[in-house]
Amino acid sequence: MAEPISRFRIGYALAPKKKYSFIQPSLVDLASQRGIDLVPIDVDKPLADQGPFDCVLHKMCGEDWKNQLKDYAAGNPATLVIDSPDDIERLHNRISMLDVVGELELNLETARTESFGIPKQVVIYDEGTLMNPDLWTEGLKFPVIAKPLVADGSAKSHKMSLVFNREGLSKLKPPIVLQEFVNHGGVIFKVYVVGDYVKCVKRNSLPDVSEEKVMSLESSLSFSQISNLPSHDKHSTSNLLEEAEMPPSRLITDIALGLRKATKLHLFNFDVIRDIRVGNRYLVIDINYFPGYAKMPSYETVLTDFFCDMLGKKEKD
Ligand SMILES: O=P(O)(O)O[C@@H]1[C@@H](OP(=O)(O)O)[C@H](OP(=O)(O)O)[C@H](O)[C@H](OP(=O)(O)O)[C@H]1OP(=O)(O)O
Ligand SMILES: Nc1ncnc2c1ncn2[C@@H]1O[C@H](COP(=O)(O)OP(=O)(O)O)[C@@H](O)[C@H]1O
Ligand SMILES: [Mg+2]
Ligand SMILES: [Mg+2]
Repeated sequence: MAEPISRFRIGYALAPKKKYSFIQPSLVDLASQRGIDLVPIDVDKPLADQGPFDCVLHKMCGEDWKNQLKDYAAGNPATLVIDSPDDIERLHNRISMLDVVGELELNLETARTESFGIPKQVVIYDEGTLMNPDLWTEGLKFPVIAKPLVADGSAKSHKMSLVFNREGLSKLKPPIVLQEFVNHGGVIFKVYVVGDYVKCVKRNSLPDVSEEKVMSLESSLSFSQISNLPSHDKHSTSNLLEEAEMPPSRLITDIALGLRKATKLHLFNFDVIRDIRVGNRYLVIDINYFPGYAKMPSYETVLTDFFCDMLGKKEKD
């Protein structure tokens, strides 16, 4: 095949685990065939000394990286940075992350048959408040999920607890978000967004919690990254997964494109559950920047199309 006339360089700054999962030879090869070289950025060296890049992809934390990227963008206005660190930061706090869902509006057709929102939740900053539920329980009933307020990608930020009663609160370490646990049939829907491309897949989740369980002696249960565990570790919920009906694609696309616009982000996914008490009510529970795209079907094609699209638009501008 003839070489494309001009080649583009996309620099990527990713943690080693992310680099390993995302930068697969299949992605590098496909991008290369379409005139794009994926070039690693060495985060231990000044960004200003690297490049030139037509585009920068990144999932790195910290003020130093943020400042380097800002300086680089100022010095290289033709370089496209996907996405802005300030916009990404909104997803690093489990309250501001979901606030954005409240800003969305459904189109009339979808709103007639389904509704969406977020579970009831409250943020607790200190142990005094936590141990005095009269201050915060208004409208929030057990069981609740306790999530670290910060969602910065650390192992700690994924450590959750399912709390069945007041006694279970004592083990929690604020700052946390207490969120109503909503029975949802043991299945979550993960919606991957890549620019204007939207793909929804099913994943295993926590099983429903019965009234008896809430009354039982156990006060809490800890867990972490449940949707990434193999099925046999989750009380054999695999049948639930196969049988679960997908949410209406129109609704999912509406929410995805609404979030795209409201967050200004191009690369993210969000987790959705279906409230079994209502049936046609969907709740967004988590939004993640630059998720594990390699788990998405045909991720190489989807991402390469996205790169070409972004670089094409940039050239035009
Ligand atoms: O590692 P993976 O492929 O499971 O991807 C993780 C995501 O899994 P998912 O694609 O939603 O199944 C994961 O999504 P969840 O939080 O598990 O819903 C996060 O996006 C995670 O990033 P971080 O630790 O929050 O910075 C992602 O981790 P990193 O790859 O960014 O470390
Ligand atoms: N409000 C909720 N009701 C029921 N299950 C939930 C709720 N929030 C989270 N979960 C379950 O806990 C898992 C982890 O919560 P999530 O907010 O997605 O954190 P993480 O950022 O670690 O993925 C979800 O994938 C889902 O299985
Ligand atoms: Mg999640
Ligand atoms: Mg998350």
